[in-house]
Amino acid sequence: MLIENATLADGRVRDVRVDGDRIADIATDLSPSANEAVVDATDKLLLPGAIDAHVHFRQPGYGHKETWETGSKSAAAGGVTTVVDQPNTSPPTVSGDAFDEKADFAQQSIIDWGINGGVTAEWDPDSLFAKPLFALGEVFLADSTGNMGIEADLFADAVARAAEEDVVVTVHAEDATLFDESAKETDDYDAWSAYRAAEAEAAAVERALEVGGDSAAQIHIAHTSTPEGADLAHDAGASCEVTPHHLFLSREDYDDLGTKGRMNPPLRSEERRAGMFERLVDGTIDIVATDHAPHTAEEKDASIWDAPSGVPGVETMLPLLLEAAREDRLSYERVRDVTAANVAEVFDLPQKGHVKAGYDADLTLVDPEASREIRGDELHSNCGWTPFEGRRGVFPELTMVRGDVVYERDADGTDSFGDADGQNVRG
Ligand SMILES: NC(=O)N[C@@H](CC(=O)O)C(=O)O
Ligand SMILES: [Zn+2]
Ligand SMILES: [Zn+2]
Repeated sequence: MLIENATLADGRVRDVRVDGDRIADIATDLSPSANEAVVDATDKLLLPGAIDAHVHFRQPGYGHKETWETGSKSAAAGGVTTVVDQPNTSPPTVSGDAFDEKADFAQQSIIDWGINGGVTAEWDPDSLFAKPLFALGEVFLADSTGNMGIEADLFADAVARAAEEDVVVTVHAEDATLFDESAKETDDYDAWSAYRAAEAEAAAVERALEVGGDSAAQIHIAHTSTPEGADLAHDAGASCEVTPHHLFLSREDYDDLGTKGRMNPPLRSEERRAGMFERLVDGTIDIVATDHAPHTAEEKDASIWDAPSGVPGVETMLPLLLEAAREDRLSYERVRDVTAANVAEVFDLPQKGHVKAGYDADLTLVDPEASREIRGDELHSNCGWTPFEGRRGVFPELTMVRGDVVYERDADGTDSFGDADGQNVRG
């Protein structure tokens, strides 16, 4: 296939030839050979497919919230070509057998994938590390969905073992001893943010970095929600994520969101949100990952203390960032780096994350001016809603994984999807 006249993130206009799984050639003057399919990409932006290092696709156990089929379609329609699934499924992914059970479900994925191993008191590290794991994590320092919070000693043992195995450890960093119990006196939505206080994140990030330093493990802090947490990670030489919801939503949005704004770590003040966006732009924060954590609207329809934590996001990450780039709030190169190149570097994916000859042809094509309103009922997740309802996004029109078109939106807005040919990126 020849993609003609594509604009790359740095503004260069190039022809891109895809041959089999790989990008074969990038130049200014390629002409189609006989029978070669041609995509006219004039005035379109060609980006490396996004690598979302943090999703919860819910199978095994909770297919009513999301399945690998619906989750991967939602990802593809949002320009995401690789996802990494987290361990709080049923059974939790804490043994070799549980890994295999999840990998069977992942055969339904239309995009590439990785599976993280989790840590609980019942985990079986020997059988788990024998599998082609993506990383260890998210390791829960406090309870979240699935109640997989662990004790300090077990965390230290798990980090030491991961260092021996040369596997990255991703950490859900909140310290439950610093949660503000007095916040429980009201049923206001905002009480969730008051309860899971910002200080609880910084304290847990510090502990994770200390434990990581002791055993020379590679620590990656998942979903940092505070400038304090991100700065601690960055200054210690660790990598960290931010989610789209911590970049684009704050405590001021609870009035609109209700319990749909409940997640862990919680939404923060408008000032902290702006601080996270600044750190995304200036390079303090390495990557954006969605923490795509779907629950049904019915499940979310409860009091702030009873509703499950988590919001979907895999389909809207790149569209929201591209909208911010369209408004000149960050550069297209930065969008490319935080969604693809940096993720490939942090997690050692040498074939992915770049529009360059020799790399996997994981690509997404967008009209950078085609901004539209985000509507939950037009998205492809099983959960059917989005916390970004009514905001604007720039959605892809074509997504490709290793040279196969997995998503295409035609001129009248009809979506089509590819087959379930996704592969484990750890082989
Ligand atoms: N973020 C959330 O609020 N929920 C996640 C779990 C997690 O990432 O902590 C979920 O799986 O529902
Ligand atoms: Zn988490
Ligand atoms: Zn998560």
